[in-house]
Amino acid sequence: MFKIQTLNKIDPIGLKGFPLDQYEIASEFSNPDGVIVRSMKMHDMEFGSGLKAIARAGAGVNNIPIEKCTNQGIVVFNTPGANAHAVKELTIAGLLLASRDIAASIEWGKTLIGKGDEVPALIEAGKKNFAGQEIRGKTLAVIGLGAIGVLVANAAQALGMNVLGYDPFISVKHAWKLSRNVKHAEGMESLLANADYVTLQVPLNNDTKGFINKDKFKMMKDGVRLLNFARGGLVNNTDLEDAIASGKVARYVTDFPDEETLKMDKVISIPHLGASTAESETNCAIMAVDQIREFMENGNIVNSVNFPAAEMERNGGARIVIANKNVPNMVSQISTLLASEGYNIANMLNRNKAEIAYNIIDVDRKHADPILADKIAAINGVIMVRIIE
Ligand SMILES: NC(=O)C1=CN([C@@H]2O[C@H](COP(=O)(O)OP(=O)(O)OC[C@H]3O[C@@H](n4cnc5c(N)ncnc54)[C@H](O)[C@@H]3O)[C@@H](O)[C@H]2O)C=CC1
Ligand SMILES: O=C(O)C(=O)COP(=O)(O)O
Repeated sequence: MFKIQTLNKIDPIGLKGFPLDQYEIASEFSNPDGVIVRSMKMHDMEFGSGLKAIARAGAGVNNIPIEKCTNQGIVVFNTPGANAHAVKELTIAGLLLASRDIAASIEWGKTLIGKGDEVPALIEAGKKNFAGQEIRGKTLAVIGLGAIGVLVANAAQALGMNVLGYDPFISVKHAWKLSRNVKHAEGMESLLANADYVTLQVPLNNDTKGFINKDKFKMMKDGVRLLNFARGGLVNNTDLEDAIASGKVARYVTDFPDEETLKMDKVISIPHLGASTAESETNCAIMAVDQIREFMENGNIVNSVNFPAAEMERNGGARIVIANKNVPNMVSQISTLLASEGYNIANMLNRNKAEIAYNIIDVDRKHADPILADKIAAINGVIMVRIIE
């Protein structure tokens, strides 16, 4: 029985993908085999010795201590693209919220409660205070052209915006999906100098923390509208406050409010609703469950952020999966040991990603002795071993 711990509320339709004769699902376990999580911060958690995989039902993995997981042989998955449409739609709503003073005008409307028959006239008299601008014909800079950025760029273009895209690491898959009307920005300076709106669709990591800071604000037009549906930490709050005070930033729409931004003028705050749609929650949960199952039952790895992709058909025999440091001579040590223990390799796959290598080895026997796993684990550089029958 595999024990799967859910750390956030995970969509029940997705969780139904776990056959109950093989999996036990609960929000509390002392030493689970797998974890499914959304945004809960896991950095201070201790991981039990049985933990094999963490699946983030969503895109961003900044709530998971990736390096610690890699060192402990724990495979971390995410579900790329599964919630991208939901975030695209809310980002488009953000463009309109940044343009038409919708949030403040709704709040003002509520102040008229009790004015009786005067309300319609007061509405007509007061609306001049909330006039806005159209997005059509304006220029939008999209920073990050991944699953979400591409959808936002294409949708904004379809709404009549001029769209500039920036992503030095764009994947071929996403480049194919990008509308040919989206212009490629050569660099940050020309991107920001020409944009009326800037939207962030990049992950938060060591390279992007505080990415939007005073230097970037200097490059932007006066009165720019900044959208952040990616992560709060991408923007330096002190520099943002100054940029708002000077009129450089006319509106900041964020899905990630914090104590500081909540107090700022011209900030429109949404409580991290980007992926909170029934469709996205189901998509993410189904994908996370499929990926965890494939790993638990077959050792195959699809959509991991810290391990290489590795998939091999089963041959009906026992399978041994091994993670090791990506250093020379590991495969030969492992295969020598297998031979000396009398195991014949029927099929084998070896993949690596940065510091880690992953092997799937099928032997031509139905069963492998658990002692074998201990012997492989004793090889210097081996991080994780599992026998799957
Ligand atoms: N508001 C919400 O509820 C949600 C927010 N997100 C956030 O949006 C981010 C992006 O999500 P996806 O598009 O699904 O991920 P993705 O991995 O498909 O795309 C991210 C893109 O950013 C690019 N990138 C990375 N560093 C960059 C840099 N320094 N400059 C320009 N581009 C850079 C990558 O090359 C990649 O193409 C997530 O990491 C997450 O933080 C994602 C889903 C929901
Ligand atoms: O997928 C992401 O990166 C998100 O930010 C969505 O977060 P959530 O699953 O809604 O807590």
